[in-house]
Order: sequence, then structure tokens, then C-alpha cells
Amino acid sequence: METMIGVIGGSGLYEFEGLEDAAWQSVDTPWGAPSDEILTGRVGGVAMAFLPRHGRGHVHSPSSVPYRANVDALKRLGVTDVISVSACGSFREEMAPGDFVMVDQFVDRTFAREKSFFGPGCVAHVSAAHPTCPRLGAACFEAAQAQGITVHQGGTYLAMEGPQFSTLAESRIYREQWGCDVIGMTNMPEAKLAREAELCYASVAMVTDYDSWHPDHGEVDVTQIIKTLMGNAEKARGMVARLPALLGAERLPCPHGCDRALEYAIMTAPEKRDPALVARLDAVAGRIL
Ligand SMILES: CSC[C@H]1O[C@H](OP(=O)(O)O)[C@H](O)[C@@H]1O
Ligand SMILES: Nc1ncnc2[nH]cnc12
Repeated sequence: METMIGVIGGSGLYEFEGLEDAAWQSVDTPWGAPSDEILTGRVGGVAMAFLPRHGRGHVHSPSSVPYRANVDALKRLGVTDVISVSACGSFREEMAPGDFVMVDQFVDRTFAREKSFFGPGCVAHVSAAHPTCPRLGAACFEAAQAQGITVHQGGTYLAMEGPQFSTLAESRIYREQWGCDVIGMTNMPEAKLAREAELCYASVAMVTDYDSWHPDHGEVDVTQIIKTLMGNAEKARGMVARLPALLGAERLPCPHGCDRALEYAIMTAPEKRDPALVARLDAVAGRIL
């Protein structure tokens, strides 16, 4: 099987330069249109696909991002490994603006989004205990280090609904009582959907601010975030460009089972399954349905 790296670019990452044979492709999915066309091409002999999460020109809010269509479209194109590159606030002094954090856990506080490809007529329960892929995460960590980026291994990402930033009381609870490390608005349900689609998923969180808890820093504002993002985006592109060499063109099965997540997850008896839903699941679950 061939490796295909899918990059979901967050705030500040709307284009991806340096792909050979680059072409923007429009992809239709049974879950509607993705956030934008998808840029496909190759780097160092490895296939890549890039999707700007908010669309070029930042059209989608965190709540309106079509997460299911995005994940389905990447899977449909043949993507095997998804890397999310996101802006985030930090709850830790040592995770400073400009640093990257390899997120490995999430607390999902989002509530106004479609969270699953499955539902009435085809019910499935995948494990989300370890929502990111250690193999892919390790490659991203190595690539970031080689790029000279200050990168932290492991961190818990609080996914909030937004679009407003947190109140001071919320920020303190997430940091002091819940032990979260960073905060953002988009990695959920994206990570859960990637797991349902049997895709390896890694999240690279780029710190842009200290949210609102830090006594020596003012409240978050978008101008400050964009300023930090401008520097971060270039670093992120450099990191991603190193991944093909680390992952290789031949895709070996995921040692952590991300690519077999649905194996024992589907509960609905074959004769009770809704044919219309099964048809919509052609890309996501076609391997086993
Ligand atoms: C521009 S600040 C808030 C915005 O940025 C992050 O988006 P993404 O994760 O796509 O980089 C954050 O989650 C908010 O959506
Ligand atoms: N402090 C913050 N809260 C939520 N999302 C963010 N994205 C960047 N900074 C953020």
C-alpha cells in the first residue's frame, strides 16, 4: 500500500508550496462539500494532500467546519496519515508562543457539531482512548526537531466550541483542575472522525498565546495570534516537508491498529443495516461493510 500524507492546515495555513505536480481538486462526499478544494501532489516521491480547514480566505468558523466531509474526502483520495496543524492557546508557562506541542490526548467540550459518521441504521463504537497515532506523532516530533523547532512531546488539548475565547474562570478550570496543556476549537470531532475512518491522526499544536489565565499576559486577541502564526506557518511547512522521508512511500500496517479501528466496532446486525447509510459509508468503512 502507498503512503499518502494528508495535512489539515489550520488558522494561518491556507496554501502549501513546494508540492510537485500540484493541483487543486474538488472532491464530493456523501457528507457534503469539504472546507475547500484539496491540493494534491508529491514531495520526495510520497503522495500528499493539503486541505485548509477553514477554507482559503478563512470562511469557516470552528463550528461550521464540515469535519465529516473533510475526513471522508481525504480518505476518498487515498490518504493514509492525517496531520492536523493548528493554532492553540497554552496553559503551561514552558509551552511558550512559537513552540509546537505534539498533542496526544483531548478533552472534548464541543457540542454543536456532527461527531460521527455512524448513527441509526449502522451503529459503531470505536475506541478513542488513544486518539492520536504514536507512530505518526513520533515522525512529526522528529521532523519538528530536525527543523529546529522547540517541540514538546505529549499534551492534552481542550477542544472548546468557540468562537469566543474562554472566560478567565474557564481558563483556570481547564488548566488547574483538569490538567489540560493547550486549548483550541477544532481538533474535535476531527480526531474522532479520523479514527472512525481508520486513518492515523497526529495533531501538531502551534502555541500562539497564553489564553486568559496568565497574570503577565493580557487577554488573547486575534491580532497577536496572527502575528505569531505568521512565523509558525513557515516552520510548520518546513516540518511537513520532512515527513515523506521519515514515513517512506510504502505504507506498512499501523502497529497501533489505527487502520483497523472498525474491526470490532460495528454493532448493527447486517440484516438491520440501513442501505442508505451503508452507501454513505463507502469511503469511510468500505473496507469492512
Ligand atoms: C485564529 S484564533 C482561533 C482559531 O484558531 C484555531 O484554529 P485551527 O485549530 O484551525 O488552527 C482555533 O482552534 C480557532 O479555531
Ligand atoms: N486561546 C485560544 N483558545 C482557543 N483557540 C485558540 N486558538 C489560538 N489560541 C486559542
